[in-house]
Amino acid sequence: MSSSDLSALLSWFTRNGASYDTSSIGFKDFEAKEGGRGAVALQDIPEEHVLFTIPRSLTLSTRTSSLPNVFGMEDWKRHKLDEGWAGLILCMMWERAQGSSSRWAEYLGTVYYGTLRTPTDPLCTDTLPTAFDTPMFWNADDLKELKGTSIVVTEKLGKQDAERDYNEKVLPAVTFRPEIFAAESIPLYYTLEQYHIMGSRILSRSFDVERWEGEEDLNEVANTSSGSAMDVDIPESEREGTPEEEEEDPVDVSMVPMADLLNARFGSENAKLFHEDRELRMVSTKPIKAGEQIWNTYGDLPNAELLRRYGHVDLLPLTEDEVGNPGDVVEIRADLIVSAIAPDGLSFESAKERIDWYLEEGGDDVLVVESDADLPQAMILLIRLLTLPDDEWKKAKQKGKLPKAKADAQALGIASRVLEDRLSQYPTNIKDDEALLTAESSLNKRHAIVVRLGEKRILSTALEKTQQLIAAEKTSNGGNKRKRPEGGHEDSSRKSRTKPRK
Ligand SMILES: C[S@@+](CC[C@H](N)C(=O)[O-])C[C@H]1O[C@@H](n2cnc3c(N)ncnc32)[C@H](O)[C@@H]1O
Repeated sequence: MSSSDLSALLSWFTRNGASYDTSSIGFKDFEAKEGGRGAVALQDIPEEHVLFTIPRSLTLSTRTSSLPNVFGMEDWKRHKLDEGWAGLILCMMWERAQGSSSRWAEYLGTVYYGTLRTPTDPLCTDTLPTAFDTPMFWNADDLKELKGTSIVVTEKLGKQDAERDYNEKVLPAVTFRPEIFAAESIPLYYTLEQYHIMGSRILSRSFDVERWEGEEDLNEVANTSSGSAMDVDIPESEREGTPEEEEEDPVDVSMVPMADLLNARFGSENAKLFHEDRELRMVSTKPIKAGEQIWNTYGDLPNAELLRRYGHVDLLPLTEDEVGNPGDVVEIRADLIVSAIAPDGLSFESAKERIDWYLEEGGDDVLVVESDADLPQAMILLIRLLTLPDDEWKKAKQKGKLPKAKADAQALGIASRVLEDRLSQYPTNIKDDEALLTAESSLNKRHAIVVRLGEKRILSTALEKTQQLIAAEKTSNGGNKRKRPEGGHEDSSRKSRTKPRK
């Protein structure tokens, strides 16, 4: 995709009530590591300058597309198209199939200077991508490289869920109404491949768009999707509502032409999308110098999330000789904690009962170690809960009180095993990865190495810090007076475990 292909889109944009400050914002091809095509400041831009505005009618969502009404709201809901992204994906496929009569023809790449295109036309890449670097599209060999990363460990790829939605919601809806979805158009516009393409466009480019005050509810579709792709500012005052209003999700996952041309980089945001009554406005949040890129970040996400949603990673200097993403985190599943305690005599039944209660009390089944590599309080709490003697556990449950997250020697010892176990989920160690990174030329594999290296560095630092805490704990308890024989104490059952990888 090149910035020179944007003229058709820009002329469609202004013809349809949108506007942009042609003296301040332009588009150019930056280096691939800076996001490729993106927006550039054509002159010095002051803070709070409106770069462009988009009428709400030009955003593409289940509330602006007429498909839900044409289909009939009752049937729409019966096919569960009001849940998740399936409805919006179907709207995008249908709008694409409408050819030049769709309001978004130029945006969806259907029409290029009056010429109609089919979805397989290689030219239809001037605005929205048809190919992605996200793991959703990787082959099995590349996917193996992600083993151990938060993407795989917490099963976030979502390919099977997407295929299930396609087979259980979209295909039945399409075949149910042949007068809307002509049989001959199905192999062209409504295939699983097109479904994945549209889904990935939403994942990497959509915004959560706040519903307008007093706006007519076009299709009455409550969009329950979560995980906005891009950064949008919803003023505090607009978030308030009566408890009944709050029950309904107040945002629509929406495609926002032009706004989705801005790239993102950790800590670099200088523009943000603001809501006005009838339009969205992209406004500078800092002074931007002529020639600088205009960034709209996605919430400074860790590399695992950037790769999963957008197909890229952020690499910034972390120390003198390390680059990485300062927003990286590591996710640890609660069941890893259960298995780390099991050798100390925790029964499956007892663990299950305690975990069920912990989840009922609002505990999370995934624990997050942040980039500061401190042990998460939730991990200590869970360890303490799982190691409570039976009588204390019964009392805690009766009182409805979770134990305090006190990092005592036992909790620290178990936490240290959990970190070792988590590190052993990756097939390579830090040194391997550092060497592989300099030799690897495939983009997917490089991205996978960057993700797992960032996570392993956090885990390794967390392990070091935990071991220092254990040593300090021993000193303060006089535990250092007698040297413990090697393999003694609670680690005896773990002698054969993988050594921490550095
Ligand atoms: C919202 S779009 C931005 C516009 C996009 N560059 C284009 O040409 O249409 C998001 C996509 O841009 C690319 N991108 C954005 N920021 C990036 C960055 N810092 N490094 C590499 N690629 C980036 C990724 O492919 C991502 O999925």
